[in-house]
Amino acid sequence: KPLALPGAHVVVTGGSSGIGKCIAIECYKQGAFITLVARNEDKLLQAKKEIEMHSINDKQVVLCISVDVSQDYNQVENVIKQAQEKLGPVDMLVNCAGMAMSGKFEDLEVSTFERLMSINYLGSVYPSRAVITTMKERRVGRIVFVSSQAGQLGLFGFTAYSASKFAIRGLAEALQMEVKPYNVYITVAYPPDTDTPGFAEENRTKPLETRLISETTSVCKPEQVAKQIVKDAIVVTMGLFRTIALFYLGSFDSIVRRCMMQREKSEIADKTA
Ligand SMILES: NC(=O)C1=CN([C@@H]2O[C@H](COP(=O)(O)OP(=O)(O)OC[C@H]3O[C@@H](n4cnc5c(N)ncnc54)[C@H](OP(=O)(O)O)[C@@H]3O)[C@@H](O)[C@H]2O)C=CC1
Ligand SMILES: CCCCCCCCCCCCCCCC(=O)[C@@H](N)CO
Repeated sequence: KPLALPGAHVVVTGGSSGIGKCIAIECYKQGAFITLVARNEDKLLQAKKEIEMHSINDKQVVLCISVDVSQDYNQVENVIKQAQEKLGPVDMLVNCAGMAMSGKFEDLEVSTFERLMSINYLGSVYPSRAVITTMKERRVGRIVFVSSQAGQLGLFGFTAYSASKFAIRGLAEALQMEVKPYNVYITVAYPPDTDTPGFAEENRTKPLETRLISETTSVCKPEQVAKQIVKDAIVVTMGLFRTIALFYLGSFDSIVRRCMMQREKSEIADKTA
């Protein structure tokens, strides 16, 4: 059943700019309480002001917390704790912090592979790991991962970026199988090129081939991309590929459910013994 956004606590990493900021605005317009997570404090405060202009009641809050989501798990866990103390348990986490860098494989520094994997992949693992236990206990929760079209197709110039965005999909699908019996739903967005500060930055160093491939499709508005992402997160539906895999996933899900029920039964037995 759909998640009710009015009064819900939504945490958006990368919420100070681009797609993340638009996702925060979209949720705020629907009555959510927002925690924005990013590094730069000025950008966070600026975004907070912009989001607050869209309030629909006088109880709504926008909380800002500065942290690098890709560095230290304990730091990220503390940030989530702070957010939960102020605004209650997290109902929805949107992992939108990330960045793109392009270049031919032999021209990219190996440190770029490490950096993109940290920010785009581990930077989604840490916040998710920090919210999942409470979500499972409450039997309420949504986690959104922001991959990319370059997370479905490996494209010229994106050896480092595409890999980091493919990784998100593996994480998300495996995690979904674990948490489905707890009513926690995971969605993955695969946005096309979108007009954001991050996109402008990325375009300054794009190889010609990457640019030409990118120009075969048009650039989207972040408001439009954000709207779709929020909609997909609230009402979870199934894509074509997952429909094909349905038979297998269904039988795996029943294994997971059976194990959960067994475990809960023996926990109750232990407690009463
Ligand atoms: N724009 C596009 O064309 C597309 C973008 N995407 C993906 O969407 C996401 C958002 O992109 P976009 O809106 O363009 O990006 P922007 O660069 O405009 O915004 C990125 C946001 O992430 C934050 N951020 C970056 N690194 C970290 C970090 N280590 N820790 C915490 N926060 C961080 C930034 O704040 P700060 O720097 O202050 O930390 C900022 O709020 C990314 O994951 C991107 O890969 C996917 C497909 C297309
Ligand atoms: C079934 C899949 C459909 C695929 C359609 C073909 C798309 C080809 C062009 C893709 C352009 C690159 C997008 C990367 C966007 C991105 O992540 C960066 N801009 C990040 O900032």
